[in-house]
Amino acid sequence: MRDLSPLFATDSVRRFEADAIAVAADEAVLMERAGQAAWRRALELWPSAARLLVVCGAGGNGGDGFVFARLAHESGRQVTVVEHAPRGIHHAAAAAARSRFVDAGGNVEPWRDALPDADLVVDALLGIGLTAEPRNDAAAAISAINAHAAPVLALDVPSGVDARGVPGEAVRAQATIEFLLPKAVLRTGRALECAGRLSCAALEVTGVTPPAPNALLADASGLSRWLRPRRSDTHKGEQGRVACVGGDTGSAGAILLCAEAAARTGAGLVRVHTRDAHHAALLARRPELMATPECEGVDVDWPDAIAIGPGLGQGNWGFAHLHRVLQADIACVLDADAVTIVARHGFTLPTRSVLTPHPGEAARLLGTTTNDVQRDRFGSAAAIADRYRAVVVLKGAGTIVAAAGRVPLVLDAGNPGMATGGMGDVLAGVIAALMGQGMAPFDAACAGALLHSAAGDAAAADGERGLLAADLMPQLRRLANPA
Ligand SMILES: NC(=O)C1=CN([C@@H]2O[C@H](COP(=O)(O)OP(=O)(O)OC[C@H]3O[C@@H](n4cnc5c(N)ncnc54)[C@H](OP(=O)(O)O)[C@@H]3O)[C@@H](O)[C@H]2O)[C@@H](O)CC1
Ligand SMILES: Nc1ncnc2c1ncn2[C@@H]1O[C@H](COP(=O)(O)OP(=O)(O)O)[C@@H](O)[C@H]1O
Ligand SMILES: [K+]
Repeated sequence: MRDLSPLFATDSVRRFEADAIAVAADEAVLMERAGQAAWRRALELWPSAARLLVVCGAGGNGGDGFVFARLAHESGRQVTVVEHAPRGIHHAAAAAARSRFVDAGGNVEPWRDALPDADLVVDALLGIGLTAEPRNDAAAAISAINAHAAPVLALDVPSGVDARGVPGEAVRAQATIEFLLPKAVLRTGRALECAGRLSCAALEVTGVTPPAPNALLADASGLSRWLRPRRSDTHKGEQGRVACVGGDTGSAGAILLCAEAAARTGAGLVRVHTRDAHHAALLARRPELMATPECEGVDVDWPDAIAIGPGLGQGNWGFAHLHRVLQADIACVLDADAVTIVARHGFTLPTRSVLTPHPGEAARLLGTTTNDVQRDRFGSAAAIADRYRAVVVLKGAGTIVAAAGRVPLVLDAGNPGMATGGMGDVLAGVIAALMGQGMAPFDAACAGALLHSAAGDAAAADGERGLLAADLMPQLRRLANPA
């Protein structure tokens, strides 16, 4: 069983950096090592790049760029540094690194609205010192890097990413080499897209205790941490009775996908509460499911866990079902329309609740905009967990699972092929099935979100475009039984 990898917030990296400077090595030494590690990475990824363009800012990040430029120059490459430092360089180690590059015969040109030709662009404009949206001139330099035909290697972070995410213009790199510690912010949302292939250079810092992680990164290899083989003497009553509630007129598919996913994730029995008119189609596709006549309503005493929301609608029918479910003290997953109704009416949730909002639904839960949610995905997930006292799965690239008092999990799994109708319905069924099998809400949310994304990746082996939610079913079954 591989462990989950620790990730860090930018201020933790800063503190670690300060400790490293105090105990292990001075700033210039760390900068030299950062430049060396970046140069090695460039050689690894683009060994034949002969003309290198390094865009350096005025701070420590620019200093790393000057070290890189010197090493590339000394190796015989054609190197141009474009310097973007409207107020001059007032970082001592960076100024020293610049001088060494110039003394070695290096060429520095000031930023003038355009960038010269090159085979590789190195982005050393802004690092973790960015505290607000890049100013006009810096934003123009970022745009010029993005418009350049050559691939981009970003140093530490793609310029324009700050401690919470991407406030404005940001470099879109093919690869990013981080320094000292891997950063949580680069594993989710738009920053993930900007970073490209990530690697981290620890800069040989020893004897300094790393901070406590701010998040944990999970990939498909982590599934066996949660999913164990079934006991040989088990029976269906022990594997969870799961009720799936939703599928108002016109949305039968949503609750079918949810219910089938629960069954494929090992729920012992799955009962569907949907419109009577949907029963025939539902049972024709999956005879293992049970369908309750509408007139009976939801029997909240029967299930071990409920998934409510897929196709539920926001009319009287959906509202009444949700209202009934929220009266009971039952483990439940609230998805889609259930999330929106909760946001609108401010309902108190049962103690064992998992909310699975996509960024738009998360914005409703917080009374803010989707942009604001995406601007700070970790902060938004934590705020929802806090406000609704629930486990939260904030969906989208770099899905985050958060709960009060827990280190959040971020997924290194999932793909853009999953941006298609019905994928979220599957997720709700998966998590409910795991809660039905006895997992605590946070564990079920972590394992379920990971299982779902890993199944999406396996199903996307034939291509991301055209991937359907139902394609996940056989993969869910396979991955729910790790060796
Ligand atoms: N210390 C160490 O041990 C090590 C540090 N390392 C490296 O140092 C990096 C951190 O260096 P840092 O702290 O100097 O910050 P950094 O990211 O270069 O940015 C500062 C510059 O940004 C500018 N700027 C800020 N806001 C802006 C805005 N809104 N819009 C536009 N510009 C803005 C600001 O400009 P100014 O306001 O000064 O004109 C200033 O010049 C770190 O990421 C890593 O790469 C490695 O060498 C490993 C060892
Ligand atoms: N670009 C992406 N990268 C990774 N996962 C994605 C991406 N786009 C969507 N997904 C995943 O697919 C699912 C989509 O859920 P949702 O938006 O609720 O769909 P629906 O409402 O159609 O069922 C979520 O689990 C989400 O994390
Ligand atoms: K950078």
